[in-house]
Amino acid sequence: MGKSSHIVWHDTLVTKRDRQLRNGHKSCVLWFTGLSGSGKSSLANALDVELFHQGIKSYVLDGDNIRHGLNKDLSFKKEDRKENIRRVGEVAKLFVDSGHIVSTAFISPFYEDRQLVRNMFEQNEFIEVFVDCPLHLCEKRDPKGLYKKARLGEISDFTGIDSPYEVPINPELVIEADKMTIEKSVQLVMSYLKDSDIL
Ligand SMILES: Nc1ncnc2c1ncn2[C@@H]1O[C@H](COP(=O)(O)OS(=O)(=O)O)[C@@H](OP(=O)(O)O)[C@H]1O
Ligand SMILES: Nc1ncnc2c1ncn2[C@@H]1O[C@H](COP(=O)(O)OP(=O)(O)O)[C@@H](O)[C@H]1O
Repeated sequence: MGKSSHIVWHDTLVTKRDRQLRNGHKSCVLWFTGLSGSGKSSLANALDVELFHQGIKSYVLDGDNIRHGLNKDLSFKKEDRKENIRRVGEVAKLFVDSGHIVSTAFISPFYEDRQLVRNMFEQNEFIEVFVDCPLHLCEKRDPKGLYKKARLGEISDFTGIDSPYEVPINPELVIEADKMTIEKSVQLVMSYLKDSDIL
């Protein structure tokens, strides 16, 4: 018998739909994925500011921050990245249930892990946003000096250096982060949210 075989699911009395109706917008997860330094956090946070100013319920879950708390027991080995993404998926699902537009900024380099999260959500609730920025530019930006350390062999399993990044196959949105300003990228995501009737 599984560990959860004696645990019974409780439906909430206030439903996700009730919350969405009161908020005047739907809820969803914007799943930003891309190399370290590609611009995930900057874009997720700039979008959060825009949504906040428009009175929309939004929140950001950021890789660096979550790894300080909830996921501080996890490394960057493949299996730990999988668990990192699974947990973040579950947390994002709670935010979507609570009526929020939640933006997640995790490298989430493995296709299979992203699919696992996609499958936790209803159709149209999971919006994969590929923040596409070439490795050489991410490495040039290197805001935390981590690429330099990875090249020197001081950090192992670093994405793009000695750990793979699997490019999304059919993402809902691609942001060409080497060609576009953050402001323009925010506009693109906002247009997507309006066109898909989330806002
Ligand atoms: N080995 C290795 N590989 C990649 N990244 C590393 C590594 N070690 C530390 N860091 C820093 O951790 C941030 C990525 O954490 P994530 O939780 O987003 O990674 S993952 O989704 O589990 O792959 C990443 O932050 P971002 O630059 O915001 O992506 C790095 O600052
Ligand atoms: N569209 C962009 N154009 C130019 N620079 C950017 C853009 N997006 C992010 N940056 C810069 O790139 C660096 C990495 O951005 P960050 O959001 O921290 O990436 P990530 O969260 O993917 O690691 C930061 O110094 C940021 O100011």
